[in-house]
Amino acid sequence: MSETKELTYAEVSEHTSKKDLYLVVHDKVYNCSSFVDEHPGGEEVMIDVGGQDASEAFEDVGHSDEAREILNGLLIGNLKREAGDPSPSSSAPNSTPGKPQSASSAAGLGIGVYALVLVGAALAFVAYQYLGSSNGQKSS
Ligand code: HEM
Repeated sequence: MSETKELTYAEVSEHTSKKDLYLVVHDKVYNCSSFVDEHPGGEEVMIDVGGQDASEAFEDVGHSDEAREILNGLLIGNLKREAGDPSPSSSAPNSTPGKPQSASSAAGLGIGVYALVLVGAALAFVAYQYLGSSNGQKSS
């Protein structure tokens, strides 16, 4: 990597035009002026987030690895956060939808026990009915 500049949010926010377009993605500053015309998603969406933190917009689209490589090529420096700057967006790169773990086995056991109790109760009820009716038959 060549030299990495430190830019404040105030400096980045001055570059919002199509010919002079900076974006912040995950605390890194990218000069997108040369790419904005070629952007498959259109220039409008990029200009909309020009001079701002575009991390969330960028991740929400689910950009490919190729898009991330292009992004790397546009890097001009790191963002220097100062008090009062907008907080960094929280969406993580490459986040995979995770499955809830171990909850299903616990739930399975819970339902199993529940079913067992129900079956036991049903058997007891049938037995009670059967005994009741056979007693009745005997006595009459
Ligand atoms: C410098 C930053 C960006 C780069 C290098 C970039 C690059 C790309 C690339 C290469 C694609 C093609 C699909 C893919 O490979 O994922 C794409 C699609 C797209 N991008 Fe970006 N993008 C950037 C920023 C943004 C931003 C900030 C938005 C805002 C919402 C955005 C919205 C989209 C959309 C909606 C598509 C889908 C287009 C379609 O499939 O019709 N991009 N981008």
